[in-house]
Amino acid sequence: MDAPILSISGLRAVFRIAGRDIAAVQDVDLTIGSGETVALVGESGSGKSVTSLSIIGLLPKKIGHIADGSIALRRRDGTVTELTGLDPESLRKVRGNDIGMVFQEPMTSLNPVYTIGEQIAEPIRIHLGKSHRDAAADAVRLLAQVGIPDPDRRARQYPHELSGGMRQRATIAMALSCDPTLLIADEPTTALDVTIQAQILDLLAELQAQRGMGILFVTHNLGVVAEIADRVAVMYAGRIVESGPVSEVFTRPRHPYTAGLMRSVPRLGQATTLKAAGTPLPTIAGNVPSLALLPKGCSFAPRCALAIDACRAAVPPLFAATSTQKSRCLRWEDL
Ligand SMILES: Nc1ncnc2c1ncn2[C@@H]1O[C@H](COP(=O)(O)OP(=O)(O)OP(=O)(O)O)[C@@H](O)[C@H]1O
Repeated sequence: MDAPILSISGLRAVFRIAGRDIAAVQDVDLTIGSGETVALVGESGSGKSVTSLSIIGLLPKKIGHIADGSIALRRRDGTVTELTGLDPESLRKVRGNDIGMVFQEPMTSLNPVYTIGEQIAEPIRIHLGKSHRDAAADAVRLLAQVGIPDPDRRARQYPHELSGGMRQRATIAMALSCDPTLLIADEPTTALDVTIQAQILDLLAELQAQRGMGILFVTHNLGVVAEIADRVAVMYAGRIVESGPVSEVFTRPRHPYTAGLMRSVPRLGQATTLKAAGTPLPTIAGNVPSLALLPKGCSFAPRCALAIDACRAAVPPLFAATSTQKSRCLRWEDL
C-alpha cells in the first residue's frame, strides 16, 4: 500500500509569549490518504490554523515554532519527505510543488497589481520551469478547469474585476497549478454566500476525484464537514479530542465536546420552532480555556456535564472506540 499523503505524529507547536513557551497545538496525530478529505474542526482558537501553518512551515517567525513531532509528506515522485527539519528554501520548494493552499479570503492570496493569468502562470514557470508562453496557456486551461467562463479574457483581468466566488476559483487554480499531492483549504468558503459556497465545495470534490490529491479542510462549520469530508478530527484547546469517519462521528459522537458541537447546529425548521417557543438554541456552556492556563487533566472537563475526578487528574489518552473512531474521553462508553 502507498504511504499516506500526509502523516503527522506527536505534533507540538508553541508560541513564545511573555518569556514562556505556550503550546498552541500538542499531541496531534493525523493522516491523510490520497484522494481523501480530512476535516479539522473546532471553535475559534482550538489550533486548526496553527496545525495547517505547521505543515507548510509558515508559523509566525520568531515567536512560533514546532517544538516536537514529525510531519511526513508523500511527494509527486513518490518519495516521502520529513518537513519539520527542512531549511526554509527547501520548504518553499515543497510548498510550491507538492502542497497547494487556499485560504478564507481570496484577496490575501491574490496580488491586486497582477492579472489573474500572470499570477497562476508564475508558480508554473518557477516550479515547473515552463516558458512564459506555455505557463500562460496552462493558466487559461486551469481557469477553465475551475469553472471560470471565458477563461482567456478572465486571465487578462485583475482580481478586483472578478466576483468573490470567481476570485476563490482563481486561487484554487493557483493552488493546483503545480499539481500538488496535498491541498490545504483553510475556511475556503466562509467568506462566500451559501450558493457560491456549495459550488466551491462541489468544485473541490470534482477536482479531487480527477487528481486524487489529499485535502486537509479546516473549518468550524459542521455542515460543510458533512458535505465534503471523509474523516473528521475535532480539536479542542490544541488537542484532537475525537477523530474518525464523518459517518461514524456524526451519527455517534464519542466525545462530549463533539456531542455539544453537534447539538449547537440548527436543523432545518428547528431554529424557528425553538425561537417561537422562546427557547434559545443549545450552546456549550462556558468558554475555551486560555492556553496559558489549561487545567491539569482534560481541557474540556470544566465545561463537561460528565466530568468525574479522574478527568481532572490527567489528560486522557485517545481511546479506540471502534477500529476507526478515537476519543480522548475517559467516559466515551457512556455517550
Ligand atoms: N501569532 C500568534 N501569536 C500568539 N499566539 C498565537 C498566534 N497565532 C495563534 N496563536 C495561539 O494559538 C491558538 C490557536 O490558534 P489557531 O489560529 O490555530 O486557532 P483556530 O482553531 O484556527 O481558530 P480560528 O477558527 O479562529 O482561525 C490561539 O488560541 C492562540 O492562542
